[in-house]
Amino acid sequence: MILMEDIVREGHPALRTRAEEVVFPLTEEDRKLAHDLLEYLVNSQDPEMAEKYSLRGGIGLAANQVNKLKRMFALHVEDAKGEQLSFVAINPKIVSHSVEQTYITSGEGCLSVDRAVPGYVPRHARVTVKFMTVDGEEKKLRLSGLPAIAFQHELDHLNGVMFYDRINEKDPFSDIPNSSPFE
Ligand SMILES: O=CN(O)CCNC(=O)c1cccc(Cl)c1Cl
Ligand code: NI
Repeated sequence: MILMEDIVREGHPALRTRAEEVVFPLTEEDRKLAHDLLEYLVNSQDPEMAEKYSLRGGIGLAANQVNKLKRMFALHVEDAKGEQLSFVAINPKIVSHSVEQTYITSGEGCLSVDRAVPGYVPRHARVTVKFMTVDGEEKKLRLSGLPAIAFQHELDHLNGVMFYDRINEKDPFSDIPNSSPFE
């Protein structure tokens, strides 16, 4: 299982490196990585497991964060309707997105960042995404709300982008044009 000690922190080059496309069929190692990424999120959201193993909570986790430069990440997050989204996205792409933007009013956090970085992180409010599943099936999903935001946070990791790269340096809480906040 992935523990906090396996998660690389700011300054580690993997966080600033573009991950490589995953080749199908997956190797056993790729399959284990996909499983372990999702398992971490489930564990981190279980109060007993989180306390037992000192896990910081997460709704997403990208391979770069465990020093694997492969284009895959896991999401384990509830949507606005209380539906549990739980999947591993391989070779993910945003195929289209809304003009409208959104941002989490309390800002974003990252397991690879051991400090609070305040400010609004502008994200597309709605995204249409495509990715491969571990079984080699192509999925196409339309996301909004926290799932949309988390998908973009994770896809950024695969491209070596950190959430704070997107915060307005001059005024971290400046108004985001054409946006509606995510409370
Ligand atoms: O890359 C993933 N992490 O760093 C895991 C910890 N952060 C979160 O779960 C998190 C927290 C707030 C907003 C977003 Cl969008 C995310 Cl993703
Ligand atoms: Ni992160």
